[in-house]
Amino acid sequence: MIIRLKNVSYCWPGQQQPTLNIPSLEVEKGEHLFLHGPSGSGKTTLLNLLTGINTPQSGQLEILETDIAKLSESKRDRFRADHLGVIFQQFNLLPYLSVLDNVLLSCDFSKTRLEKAGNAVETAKQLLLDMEISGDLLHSKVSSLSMGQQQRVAVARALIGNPEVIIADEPTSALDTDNRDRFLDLLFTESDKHGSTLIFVSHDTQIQHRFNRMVSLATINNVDNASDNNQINHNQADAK
Ligand SMILES: Nc1ncnc2c1ncn2[C@@H]1O[C@H](COP(=O)(O)OP(=O)(O)OP(=O)(O)O)[C@@H](O)[C@H]1O
Repeated sequence: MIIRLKNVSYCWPGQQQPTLNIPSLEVEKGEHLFLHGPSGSGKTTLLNLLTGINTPQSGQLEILETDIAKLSESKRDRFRADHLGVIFQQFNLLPYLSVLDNVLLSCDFSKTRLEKAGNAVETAKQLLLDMEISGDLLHSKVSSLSMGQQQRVAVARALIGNPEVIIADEPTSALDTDNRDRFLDLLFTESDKHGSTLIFVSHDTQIQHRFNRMVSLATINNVDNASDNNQINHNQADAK
């Protein structure tokens, strides 16, 4: 099992109720998991726990058999750089760097990924080519690229050095249907090539059939998000 959560609870500072209370979630090696749920249900919060940006107040969260909450902050940063490829909602590319340098950043932060990438510059170029970013764009500032192109650069950066887990937060939200489908083809091909596990958060239920498994956060998360609705129903019942 690549990812294992047991009784994981997370409460944002200042909140009365936990945002997440997940009795169990397990993800196998090589799985492509589609994670969905209404806005505000805690998808990004869960990704923050998986990437070690935040740590749960209780429960166990293991990635690659490592309980990342037990690592010091610097070890957690290292673990993330070595083993996780993250595609953020806003890509988090460095606008003043070139396309190529943005992809190489993952190897600058991790010796493990630098070694796995082999000749990192050639690997980055090949990945960008696979992502249909043409050679003449390699040295352009990344901010001069279109949204769709930047999204694909962010994927190349996440994939270089074959991290075991790829985590993507709404990566297709800015793409039209054709670009979205092509983007998914490339992402699946590249992650399958290296047996990477993919956790993909999206609202777009039109693409869920392309994944091995679909998980609704509302179903696995044991918090009472519906309390406001219950209150309304209750009040309506009282009024009758
Ligand atoms: N930085 C924060 N500080 C305090 N509370 C937060 C913070 N980020 C999120 N929350 C709380 O966690 C809840 C879940 O937010 P989250 O962003 O995880 O939901 P989501 O399912 O990813 O939503 P969306 O689909 O709109 O991106 C929010 O309703 C909010 O109450």
